Amino acid sequence: MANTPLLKVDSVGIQFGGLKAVSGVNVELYHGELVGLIGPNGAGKTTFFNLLTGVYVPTEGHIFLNDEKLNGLVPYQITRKGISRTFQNIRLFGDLSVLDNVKVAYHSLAKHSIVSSILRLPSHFSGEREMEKKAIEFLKIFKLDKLKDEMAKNLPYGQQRRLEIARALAAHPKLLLLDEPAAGMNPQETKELMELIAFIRKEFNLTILLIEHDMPLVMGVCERIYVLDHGQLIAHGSPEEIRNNPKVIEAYLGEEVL
Ligand SMILES: Nc1ncnc2c1ncn2[C@@H]1O[C@H](COP(=O)(O)OP(=O)(O)OP(=O)(O)O)[C@@H](O)[C@H]1O
Repeated sequence: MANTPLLKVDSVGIQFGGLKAVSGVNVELYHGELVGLIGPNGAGKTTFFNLLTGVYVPTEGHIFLNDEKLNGLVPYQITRKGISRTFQNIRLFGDLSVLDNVKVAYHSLAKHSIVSSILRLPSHFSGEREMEKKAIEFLKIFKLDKLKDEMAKNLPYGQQRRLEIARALAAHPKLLLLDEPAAGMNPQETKELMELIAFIRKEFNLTILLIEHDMPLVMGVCERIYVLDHGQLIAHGSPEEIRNNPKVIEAYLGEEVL
């Protein structure tokens, strides 16, 4: 573990009217970690992802990626800095092909200019070819290459979830935020997804923050876990520490998830 965190979240919060959806949250993620973010419904997990990705601007605190402050940057700028995400409710371009969904992510990083694209200069075509090649390589990893011409909306649910991760990865993130990636999957699909997440973490040298309601899954794959409740961090530690933490047990009282 390196000494400088990849992501440093310093007393971050956001208020919507009278509601403090996230408040005074401190999180540090180090290169290569796979970390869980858990908490009961409405705890503020997705709002926290929205703060990290520039969807919301924090009303308190600071966010740093590799010591660079992210507050005030808009989502596409944050993607370029190295944070990609998936969504709790899958957000693909349903009427685009599987391949185009991944290529869209490459376009956000494309080096060839708008001028070269409008004028159809050679650099535009070589850029497009290169993008297509890379996009297909990604699809292979996710076993989606044979479906590259299929419309995204026609894929079964589990494959749509995998495609969303492939698209997030295509933006070359340093930090990947996964919002309930296994939601709606059957146990076999979930197992395969977790193996895939472990694989891409190594292969692409990623740091991953994972929101997940499936406790055995989070406890099984994450090295460390942060717990949010009513917008505040109530605990963080190893899966074992979290499982036995009285505050966490109380927050989940009656849910029999731990
Ligand atoms: N744009 C917004 N305006 C007002 N309130 C909001 C907004 N976004 C989120 N909230 C509120 O913030 C709180 C936290 O919601 P959030 O979706 O982050 O929780 P969560 O932990 O992701 O929940 P779940 O596990 O159910 O997805 C909720 O009370 C929610 O209604």
